[in-house]
Amino acid sequence: MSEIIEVSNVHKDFDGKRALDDLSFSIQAGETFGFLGPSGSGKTTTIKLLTAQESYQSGRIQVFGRSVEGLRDPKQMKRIGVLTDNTGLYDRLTVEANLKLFCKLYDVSFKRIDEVLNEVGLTGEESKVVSKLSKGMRQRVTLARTILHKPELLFLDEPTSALDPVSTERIHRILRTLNEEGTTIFLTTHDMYEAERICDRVAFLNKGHIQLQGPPRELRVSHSDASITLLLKDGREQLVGHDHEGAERIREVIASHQLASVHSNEPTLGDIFARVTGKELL
Ligand SMILES: Nc1ncnc2c1ncn2[C@@H]1O[C@H](COP(=O)(O)OP(=O)(O)OP(=O)(O)O)[C@@H](O)[C@H]1O
Repeated sequence: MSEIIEVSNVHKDFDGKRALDDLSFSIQAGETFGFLGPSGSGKTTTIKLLTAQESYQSGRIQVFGRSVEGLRDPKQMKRIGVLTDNTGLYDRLTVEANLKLFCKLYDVSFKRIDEVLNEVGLTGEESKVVSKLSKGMRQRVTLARTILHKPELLFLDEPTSALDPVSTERIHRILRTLNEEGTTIFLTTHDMYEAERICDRVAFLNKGHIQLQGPPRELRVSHSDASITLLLKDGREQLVGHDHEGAERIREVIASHQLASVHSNEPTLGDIFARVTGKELL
């Protein structure tokens, strides 16, 4: 796999105040990479830097194998899609009229509209006025607008923030499909469940600095205390280790028909974040 984003030792200050501190990470083509951090940790600033909307004091950012400033070239810009909390939609226009405007902007055929509405599960909703849509539907229209020109690389700033669970699940399904079809995705979130579900790798951002990064599963295993909780039918709990003694105890409990359930004590990403940074993700 080739590197599509490469960030090395980047520092960013706003009015002398450090927003990003020695940021280094890379993203391979085809990955879904999650940036997790609490409010004010620097997630949006990172997206702005990676999409050439903000400059930085020192370090190096490469996107598509060349300096990030190259994205200011409209041809290169068409290779990316950016979804932020500014939807860019015109409330008083219909879904179709909105998408037609963006087709013109990106020089995309109107034929793409049916296709993209199907991708985001909004077929048949094209004549609805945007202001009358639910929050979840509006976010799917925003996503349709973002992928209209089939970008290779998507930047999503908290794509499911403030959405209900059904809408969140819909967006996750769309993102998984886009990723399976080859789109590389960089997303920010403070929802560790979202990160676990859809990200191949995550980075924990705290006060502008990455404190830990890796695949969610690997992070959970490496931060596990290697214990298992056995819940017994009489309501008692027993803690056993991942060793011969633990295996023997599990065998005994099963043989004596006392076992109600077995629970792995692997921490969640939220637990690990709290342990590493001393902070909650929200
Ligand atoms: N244009 C700006 N001028 C001055 N300071 C800024 C500017 N943009 C961001 N900052 C500061 O940089 C830091 C990081 O902000 P950023 O918006 O990147 O955080 P975030 O993780 O995206 O937060 P949230 O989850 O609330 O959106 C904050 O201290 C913020 O106040």
